[in-house]
Amino acid sequence: MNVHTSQSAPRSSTKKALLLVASSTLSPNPVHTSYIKWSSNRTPLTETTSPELGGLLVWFISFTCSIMIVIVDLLLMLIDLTYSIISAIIQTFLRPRLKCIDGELCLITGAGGALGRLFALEFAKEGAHLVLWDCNTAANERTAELARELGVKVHAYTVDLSKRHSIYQAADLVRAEVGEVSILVNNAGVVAGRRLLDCPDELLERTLLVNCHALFWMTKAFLPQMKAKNCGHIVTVASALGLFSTACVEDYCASKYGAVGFHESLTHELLAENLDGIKTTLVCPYIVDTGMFAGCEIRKEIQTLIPPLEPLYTVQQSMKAILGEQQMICIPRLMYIPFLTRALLPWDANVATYRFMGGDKCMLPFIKNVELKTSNGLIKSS
Ligand SMILES: NC(=O)C1=CN([C@@H]2O[C@H](COP(=O)(O)OP(=O)(O)OC[C@H]3O[C@@H](n4cnc5c(N)ncnc54)[C@H](OP(=O)(O)O)[C@@H]3O)[C@@H](O)[C@H]2O)C=CC1
Ligand SMILES: CC1=C(/C=C/C(C)=C/C=C/C(C)=C/C=O)C(C)(C)CCC1
Repeated sequence: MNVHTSQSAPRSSTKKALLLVASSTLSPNPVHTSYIKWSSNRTPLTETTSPELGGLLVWFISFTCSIMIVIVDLLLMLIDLTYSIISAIIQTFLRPRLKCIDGELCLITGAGGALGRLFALEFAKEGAHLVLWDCNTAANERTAELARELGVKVHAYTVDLSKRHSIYQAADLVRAEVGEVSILVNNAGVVAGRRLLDCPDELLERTLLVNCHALFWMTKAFLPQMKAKNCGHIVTVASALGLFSTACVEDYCASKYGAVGFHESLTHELLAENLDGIKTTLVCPYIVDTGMFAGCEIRKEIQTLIPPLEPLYTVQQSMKAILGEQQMICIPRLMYIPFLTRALLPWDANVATYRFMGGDKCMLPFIKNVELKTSNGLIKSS
């Protein structure tokens, strides 16, 4: 990202300079009056040549200039593009330089959950002070206790991320009681775990509110302070199911595709505003063994090749990406393949690979699991 920004600055200034020359001296566009000024100090073209010929000459020079600008811009873009690809390849094999976050204030949502707790402990190990948000007070407090044992300051808040006012209220409280958040980890997530037609509307809505809408409110609450200092980091924990989809998790896929789109648009906005001190990282893991998708499985033989991820491994890989200021990470890297084939192959070809790998019905045992737990009263029906 850094590389891109530093490369694009000279490119745009070259373009601006060339454009200025072209428009101020040569442009036949009546809006650009500078050509008239230029010609009034010299012998006007129209005095020595016929008006038609003069106009044609001006048009020709202006056209040639525009073409030259496009060619120069294209070459500069190709240099940018090649540089980005080469540096991405090099970074894949080399250990990236990790930033120091000692003493920074990091807010983690869903901190009472499996990945949220591990994120909290990893950030604490790096010396970051923590603000932990979760709707599950007991689980959140437990994470806070564990993190305090690592010697950092921890503040735990009970927040319902499905409610906008709950987010804004808690954000005001954090600013007043703790200070300015410089790292935001949007980790909390839910899934309905029911077939669309069997699922209460509120449960479907909740997935969108927690996994997607909350990202708007969290960013609106904490980005202004980051912008004021041009410094900060926003992490979006999305999912591989935000890059490609499967059956029977419509709510989850819609929310995670939304999260991916949100992250990308926000990243473009920060770059467009030259706020390159604010970093963003998108985390897209495959199934993680946390219980959230208990039962979800693909074809046995393929499952041995791509087993569910260990929660600690998932968080450690994510931390490397965050501290290395990487813009996106798929865990494992193999997940880039279905992401690419989704876009490149015809729909039916994707369906065939899904069927072969058991990706088409992988959620059915998970949904059965949720049904069983619901009927046994282990989880609430809505
Ligand atoms: N597990 C997996 O296979 C994968 C998970 N992910 C993503 O990783 C993230 C973490 O997942 P994981 O740790 O497995 O999930 P968990 O269910 O273990 O943790 C999620 C946490 O978020 C809390 N939470 C749920 N709803 C709200 C709410 N409205 N307000 C505040 N907190 C809430 C949960 O509380 P409570 O326990 O009370 O519900 C829980 O503590 C999620 O975004 C998930 O989508 C991505 C890829 C794979
Ligand atoms: C669809 C599909 C696959 C299975 C993906 C699965 C099972 C993803 C589960 C992700 C989860 C649970 C994410 C949670 O956030 C394969 C076999 C990789 C490749 C073929 C297409």
